[in-house]
Amino acid sequence: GWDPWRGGRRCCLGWDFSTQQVKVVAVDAELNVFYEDSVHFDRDLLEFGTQGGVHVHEDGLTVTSPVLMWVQALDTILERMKALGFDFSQVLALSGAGQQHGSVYWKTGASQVLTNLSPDLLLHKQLQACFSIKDSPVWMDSSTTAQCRQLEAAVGGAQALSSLTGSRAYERFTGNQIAKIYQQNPEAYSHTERISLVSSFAASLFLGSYSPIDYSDGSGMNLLQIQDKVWSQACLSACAPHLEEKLGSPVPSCSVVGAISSYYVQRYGFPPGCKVVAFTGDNPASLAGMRLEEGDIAVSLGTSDTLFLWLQEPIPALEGHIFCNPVDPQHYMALLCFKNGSLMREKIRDESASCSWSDFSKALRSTEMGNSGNLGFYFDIMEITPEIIGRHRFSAENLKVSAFPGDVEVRALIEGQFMAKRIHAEGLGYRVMPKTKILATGGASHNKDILQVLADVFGAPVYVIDTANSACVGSAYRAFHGLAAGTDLPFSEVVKLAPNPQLAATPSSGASQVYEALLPQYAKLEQRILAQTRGPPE
Ligand SMILES: O=C(CO)[C@@H](O)[C@H](O)CF
Repeated sequence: GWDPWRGGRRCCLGWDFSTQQVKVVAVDAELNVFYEDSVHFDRDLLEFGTQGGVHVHEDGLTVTSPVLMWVQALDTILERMKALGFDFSQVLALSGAGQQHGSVYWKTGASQVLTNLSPDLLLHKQLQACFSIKDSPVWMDSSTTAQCRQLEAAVGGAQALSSLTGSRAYERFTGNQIAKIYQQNPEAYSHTERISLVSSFAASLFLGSYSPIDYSDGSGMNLLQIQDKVWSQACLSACAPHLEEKLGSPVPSCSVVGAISSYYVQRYGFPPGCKVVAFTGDNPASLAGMRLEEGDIAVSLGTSDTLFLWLQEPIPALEGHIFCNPVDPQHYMALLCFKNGSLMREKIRDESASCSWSDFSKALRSTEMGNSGNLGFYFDIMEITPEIIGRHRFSAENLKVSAFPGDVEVRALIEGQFMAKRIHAEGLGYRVMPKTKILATGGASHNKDILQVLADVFGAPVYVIDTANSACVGSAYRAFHGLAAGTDLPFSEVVKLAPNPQLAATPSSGASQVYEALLPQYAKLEQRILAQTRGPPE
């Protein structure tokens, strides 16, 4: 018989059903990634005609992806792995991630097909008629503003909805997408027996039955009460009728939702005991892949800058998103997005550092922490955290100035971007702790002088981490954690053998004194700009 602890390279698989591709990694018991593969929708599944994995509709607001493209991508990867001789018999467990907020609509009767898959046929050949909505709404959609206002009104306003579900209403959040489908396509809605997220849809394919939605990805729907971990009846009924029965009950993210479907045992040679651990959102899975712990913060420095926070006591607000934590059921995580990220850094590099990153770095090295009290706000596109546009500079005496010398401008930009991150993170309940690590990733994380400012502003060491596969790797880690289900082994223990991130910068001496004084100053000026640009409170 199959002995899970003898024989070849026993492993766990981590899947990521993301916007542009389906990706898989195989991780062995020493937590080394020894196999990875991906199928790109635009390149490998041309017949669907997607761009960036999606279809942007004529209205410029509606954005969808064909659900059967996701199914066919899975077929393609599994067939390729089989052809390469991947030894599926060594897979002890698998888990995965999906782009957040997207939704899949299973047509009445689909469960019979899902539970009776023939191992002689590809999945997409058998699931052709299983979806009442062929084009799934995805996170890039912004066509549900009306539904967002209706939902907020139904529960007592934006802050009330945020306190309940962790976020104010956002167009991409699934409850608003379901409301739009119920309102505009009631026929399809009435022929829908189950609604999945992309994550639980992918898990359902492996399970051969409907997988429940996990607490963490479920927190991205404007439907789940994140404290009690139950659906909010007020939100459900505000979106569509009979919704709870179509969603099923949510489960803890570390749950083993069942054993792999016999389809995979017979067609690919997976062991019958292979466990399926609940799939979750790509960002929660990335937090797991980065092995974020209490007090840590992950900063993804890209086109827009994204903060991943670990929160014990969240303070839901009108900005950012609070989700149930994917690896610790008692805690939470938060996402905070700053749209003026690398585009702003490149603009100031071009204007004030002769288009050169080395001059940019020189400017940072030639100016002091605190920039002699000069503070700047640089938002060439409308910022969302907070909602400010334009450039605003202030001297040490709090007087508005129209320009800074080149090197002062460079430091004002970087200090301002990182002080804003700390202030808004603390607004959501984040606190720097003695054991805090900052994990930096993305383009700007290759610049040590930029990371030095990050370390100084937060008063914590900065490590660099490669997050290219973090959602997949995090999913494989969560699969290992699922194998230890029932042992109460914490996730951090299960993954302690994983490779460590590399230390890149530690706080300069005197940093905390400088920024403890400057942070409140920066916060006050931000409020002053908001008051001016937003106009007097109504
Ligand atoms: O909308 C988002 C998070 O709220 C995106 O990061 C998607 O999860 C990307 F797939």
